[in-house]
Amino acid sequence: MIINGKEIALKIKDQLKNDVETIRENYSRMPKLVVILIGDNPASLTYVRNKERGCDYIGIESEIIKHDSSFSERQLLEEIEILNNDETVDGILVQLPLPKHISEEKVLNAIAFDKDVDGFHPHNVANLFLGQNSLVPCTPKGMLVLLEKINYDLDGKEVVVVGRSNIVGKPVALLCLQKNATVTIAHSKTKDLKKICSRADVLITAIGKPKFFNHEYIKDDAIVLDVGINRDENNKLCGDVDFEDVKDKVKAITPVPGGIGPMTITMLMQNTIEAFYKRNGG
Ligand SMILES: Nc1nc2c(c(=O)[nH]1)N[C@@H](CN(C=O)c1ccc(C(=O)N[C@@H](CCC(=O)O)C(=O)O)cc1)CN2
Ligand SMILES: [Mg+2]
Repeated sequence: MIINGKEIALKIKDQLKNDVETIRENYSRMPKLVVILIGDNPASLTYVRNKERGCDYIGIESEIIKHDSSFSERQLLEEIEILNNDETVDGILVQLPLPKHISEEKVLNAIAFDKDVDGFHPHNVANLFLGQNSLVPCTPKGMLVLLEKINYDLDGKEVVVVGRSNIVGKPVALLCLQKNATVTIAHSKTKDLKKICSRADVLITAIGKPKFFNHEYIKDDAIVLDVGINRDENNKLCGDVDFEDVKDKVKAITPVPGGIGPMTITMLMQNTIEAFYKRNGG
């Protein structure tokens, strides 16, 4: 089975549209997301545009703030402070990656945790770690929702996550653990990766290497969630998994494009609505 993330994301967006309609009827203002983009990374520009489109579709107010790459760290921190104090703003997102002269850590720590719709602030990270209610990073959250939509129960399953980033690998591992999976986090220093991956009921790949994982890494009837977004030898988008080589072997797999990616944007919309309700006592 190919997991159609685009279609599932669209269905969820339609539900969120209804939620926003209810907000319109009951509140004096609408949820609002502010996205800050520094520099002109073409991929980031696309993602930010898609976030704006997602907001328009659902009925969330959005503001995209663009600065050229000379914008300083201090200016950015001041801008975030203003947005933190702006009562009409529910979600603040700084698009990553940032230019080298700006500290990602300082910037993410500066965002008010209750407006941190990316779930990257230490307060939200700690809550996720402790299994307490928090704003959860969008890509990991999207993966868990996809598993739910295909009625896959993680209880007692063996999950292998390849990649240990703060925005994907670590949080998705914690979410799977919360669902009673047995979780392994593998990474670039892991020995015998093939052997470890081959025992996974659910393999999550987030290493950014085009078509790295072929059938030798994958158990029959595994579920494969491919987070990689790469270009292949023909400059075509592809994941970390060699899709053609494994698709007949697996129980289910997310394609690239059209798998995890569209869920990331939809979960951002969901987090913005969640932040709105939390901030308005809903
Ligand atoms: N502040 C953040 N920065 C970044 C995040 C994030 O969650 N928060 N994640 C990524 C980029 N990202 C969203 O920001 C993102 C990446 C990819 C997709 C997506 O829909 N991809 C498509 C294919 C890509 C394409 O067409 O070019 C797909 O998989 O179908 C959405 C969002 C890093 N930065
Ligand atoms: Mg993400």
